[in-house]
Amino acid sequence: MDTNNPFVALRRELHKIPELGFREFKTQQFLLDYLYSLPQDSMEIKTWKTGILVKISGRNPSKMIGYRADIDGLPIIEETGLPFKSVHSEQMHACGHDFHMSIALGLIAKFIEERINDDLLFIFQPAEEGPGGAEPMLKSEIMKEWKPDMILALHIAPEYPVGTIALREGLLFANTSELFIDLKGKGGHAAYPHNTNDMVVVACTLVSQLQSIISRNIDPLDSAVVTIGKITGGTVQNIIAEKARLEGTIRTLSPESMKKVKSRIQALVKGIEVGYECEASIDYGSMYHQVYNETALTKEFMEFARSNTDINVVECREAMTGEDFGYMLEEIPGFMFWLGVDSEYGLHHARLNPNEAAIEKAIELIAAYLRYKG
Ligand SMILES: CC(=O)N[C@@H](CCC[C@H](N)C(=O)O)C(=O)O
Repeated sequence: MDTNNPFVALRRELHKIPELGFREFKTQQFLLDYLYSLPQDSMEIKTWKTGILVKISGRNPSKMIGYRADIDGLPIIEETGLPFKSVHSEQMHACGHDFHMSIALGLIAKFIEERINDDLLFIFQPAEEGPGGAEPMLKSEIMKEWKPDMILALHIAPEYPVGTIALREGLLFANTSELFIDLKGKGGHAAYPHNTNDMVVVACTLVSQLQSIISRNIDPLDSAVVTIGKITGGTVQNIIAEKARLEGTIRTLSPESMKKVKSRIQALVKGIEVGYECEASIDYGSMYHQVYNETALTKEFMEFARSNTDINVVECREAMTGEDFGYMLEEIPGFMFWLGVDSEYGLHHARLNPNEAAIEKAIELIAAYLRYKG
């Protein structure tokens, strides 16, 4: 890889300092340091919590075009062994937000030199992985003043080769809701189970029951997912657990199915309380609106990329991933697309290693489109 490419170098620096949602302090400072090192004549910079908004004034603007990059990392211990691996032992850019940011920096550097007619707004958004930065950022005073007329964003896609993008009109990403279930019963001595209500047994039973929602309550043609990613409970091997906690996420292709899944979870949890004489509480954490690509702009972008660039444009299926960029697309016409980065390991994996050649490809593609649109 061309390590002389300044945006690859910036990506590597950002990769070293992943931070969780709304705690992206070093990331924000790193981005600001770079942004303030650029000529300032056409650029205005504002911060919002740990995020940043950068407006580049056009020569003769009739609209403002937005590009959004998310900036947070994940609580994953990196296992890539890369020389520029995370210096934060328990956090990693395992969802490509380091790519998303460096691509935005590349576009900013380009368009402060080569100004187009329209205004450009670059949004460095915190907390995409949770609890969600897009919705409150959109409601902020800054974004009331600087509200783009159209907006785009990308997400890295390990399964596609470099030089390929994938998208579709309409639904691209699912509706999501986090899921936290706390169980409380009666603990005790491991040798006297009859005197207790074992929350480890209850948690295991509930995890199995939750799987029946997808197989028996949701129309097979209307996909949904319930994933429990974490179970905690108990203290040591010979004490029956008084408490257990399930942490997971729900994904559905329609808002109606989300309601259905939640009502079934509530019923099953109630059944568990009665059946196992314990207390249970459900917290849905943060929820993300589906990512819905506006038809005309998506079509136009796909046609543009096919006719004017060497990018391979794939019309893909919808995915069960979630993205709070969906809130921005609910209010501002635009689209999101997958950017091929060809990694053997997928998103949210400790060995995700996207091909950095995709950074320059993305900068060239988006720059060409912004020149055409603006
Ligand atoms: C693109 C991507 O991987 N996004 C995340 C968004 C997570 C939202 C929330 N924390 C949840 O788990 O529901 C994803 O996991 O799809």
